[in-house]
Amino acid sequence: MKLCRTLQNAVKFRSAFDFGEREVAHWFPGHMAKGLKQMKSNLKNVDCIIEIHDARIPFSGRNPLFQESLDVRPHLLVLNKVDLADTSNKQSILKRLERDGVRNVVFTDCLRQQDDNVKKIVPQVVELIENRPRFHRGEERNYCLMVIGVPNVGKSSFINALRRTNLKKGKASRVGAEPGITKAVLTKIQVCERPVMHLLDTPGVLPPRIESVETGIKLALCGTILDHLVGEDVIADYLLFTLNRLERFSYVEKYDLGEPCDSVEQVLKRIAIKLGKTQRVKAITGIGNITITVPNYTAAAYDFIRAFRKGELGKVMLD
Ligand SMILES: Nc1nc2c(ncn2[C@@H]2O[C@H](COP(=O)(O)OP(=O)(O)OP(=O)(O)O)[C@@H](O)[C@H]2O)c(=O)[nH]1
Repeated sequence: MKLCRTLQNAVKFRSAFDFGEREVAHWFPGHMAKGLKQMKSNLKNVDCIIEIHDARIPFSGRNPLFQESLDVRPHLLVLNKVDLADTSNKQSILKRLERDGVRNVVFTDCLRQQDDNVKKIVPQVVELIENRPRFHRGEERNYCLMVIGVPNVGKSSFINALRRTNLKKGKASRVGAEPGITKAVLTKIQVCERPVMHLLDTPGVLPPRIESVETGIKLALCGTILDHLVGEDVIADYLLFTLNRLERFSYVEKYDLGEPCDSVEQVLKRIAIKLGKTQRVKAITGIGNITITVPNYTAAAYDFIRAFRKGELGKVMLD
């Protein structure tokens, strides 16, 4: 990495990303409005809202429509996938969230067998509920929580982690690598025996309007929007731009690039060659037809993005 740092001085990186004329409107599937409606109609039975979001984007892409429900119930923000996030600036993240009115925040890694922060969730939630009036649920001794969040942030994994930790039970919620796995109506799942605590699992709901194209691409990079809706090429390019901006140069070594590079075409070409993701195509030339081997850029982009999502390109903070 030292070598990369020295070489990096010689490479001129882009100072800003060109988003072009991109439109985010069509990145958001229609079934999401229905999900939100269902959630609202179930709110009266809920004592606390647990909002899960990706720790790599603590400020971007949270659904402002959730705010409405958050006002009337205690709220805990779970920043999940902390194993993929650079949280060296945790204090400033917490301060900024507090300025935005978010006071209760927990960082989790729900894939870890034993995550200390997951263990603290039940006591923390009980305290939050006990410190607020429960209105019409004053007599109710059981607790009911609603888990909300944009797609693919780990809502189902969170529920499974709570069950594993508190009930020593296995999976109740389906987990998927693609956004939009939880599409069914709200499911009530027990996560604790003492006190009796249930969770309502909800489908991931994206904001109806996104503040900027950049936020949309960050959400896509985190796997929240289906890749093909945004385009693997632009996600890969934004990823490269981000890795260079953050000086995360492990991609150089991983793909034998020799030095950091700001051209996504060059990087993808290298990845395609290294991983054998090439295609043979016929070309018509002045001297007859020949077959040439060309890089499969889309397959290479997909690999680059997947490596990032698995944490193979280092921990990052996208906000
Ligand atoms: N690295 C890492 N991956 C996680 C973590 N939690 C969940 N995942 C992965 O993220 C992906 C999505 O997880 P889910 O639990 O299905 O997410 P969801 O929010 O229920 O998804 P939807 O049903 O689409 O709304 C899966 O591939 C999980 O394995 C985590 O803490 N760390």
